Amino acid sequence: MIRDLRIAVIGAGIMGEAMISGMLRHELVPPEQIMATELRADRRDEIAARYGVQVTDDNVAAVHWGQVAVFAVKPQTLPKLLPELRGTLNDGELVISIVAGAPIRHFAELLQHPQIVRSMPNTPAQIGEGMTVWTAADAVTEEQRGWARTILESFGQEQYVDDENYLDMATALSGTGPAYFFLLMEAMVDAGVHLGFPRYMAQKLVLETMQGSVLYAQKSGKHLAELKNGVTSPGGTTAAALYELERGGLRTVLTDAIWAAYRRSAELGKGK
Ligand SMILES: NC(=O)C1=CN([C@@H]2O[C@H](COP(=O)(O)OP(=O)(O)OC[C@H]3O[C@@H](n4cnc5c(N)ncnc54)[C@H](OP(=O)(O)O)[C@@H]3O)[C@@H](O)[C@H]2O)C=CC1
Ligand SMILES: O=C(O)[C@@H]1CCC=N1
Repeated sequence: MIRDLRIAVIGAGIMGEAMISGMLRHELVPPEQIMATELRADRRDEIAARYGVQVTDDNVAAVHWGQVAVFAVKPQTLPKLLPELRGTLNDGELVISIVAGAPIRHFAELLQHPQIVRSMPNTPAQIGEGMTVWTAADAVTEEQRGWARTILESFGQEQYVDDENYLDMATALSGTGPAYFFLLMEAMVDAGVHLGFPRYMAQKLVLETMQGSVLYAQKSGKHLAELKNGVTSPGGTTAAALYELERGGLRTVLTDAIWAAYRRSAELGKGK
């Protein structure tokens, strides 16, 4: 029955496009049942040409047309956008937000509409490998929860949580998380070049090592400390490297960074 849904995507930037792409790849709905909104004409043309979906710069018309309205604009856009949309949602329309920090009550109050799903995906969604954490307001029906799950899993894995507090945490850990890994990999590639590898070779070694380590952790099911110990020979190279990482405070720096992202998510929710 999701094949009959009309889905409005408000803001077709990086994440809006990832969601459109995932929904179409899984043939959840035909392209004409998606309407993407964008203020820039060149971006609208790009999205229409790439996916065959409807495009408009009229958010009111799109939200009124849709049975699901996905909000994929920046947090700073909401204070102006949501009051403009007040009263335009249909009865029974489901709102799905991916906006960092924005609480459910913020949408419910400004839109005067109760059926809100708040979610936090991440950029690997662009290749269908995202990780999305989501929760739903009490007013969201079982059928609507089914729609939300189907949409969110079209671009990766989804995890439902029954407490909205997890959303700011997920924003800091998995929503922002790809940036931590990209920075780490970039630093390792640079270190490889510093050692004397050609960059392409250093990049291959680092990316394959990252991928192999993730798959090994998933498939073995072993504790991460046990996997680390398995690399660490007595008096060997890994012990020497781990000593320097601990001395440099890697764990503390990472933890501080994740707390900073968490605090920033909460601040965004307060309009700061
Ligand atoms: N990037 C990420 O890793 C993640 C982002 N998010 C959340 O997703 C949301 C979108 O992020 P992201 O895709 O990265 O950002 P983008 O800037 O790529 O996307 C936002 C899009 O919305 C457009 N836009 C701006 N104002 C309006 C408006 N009034 N009506 C319609 N469209 C508008 C922008 O156009 P223009 O460029 O012309 O301004 C842009 O194309 C944010 O709230 C972010 O917190 C969630 C998870 C991960
Ligand atoms: O940096 C941000 O605010 C967004 C939210 C999660 C990832 N990127």
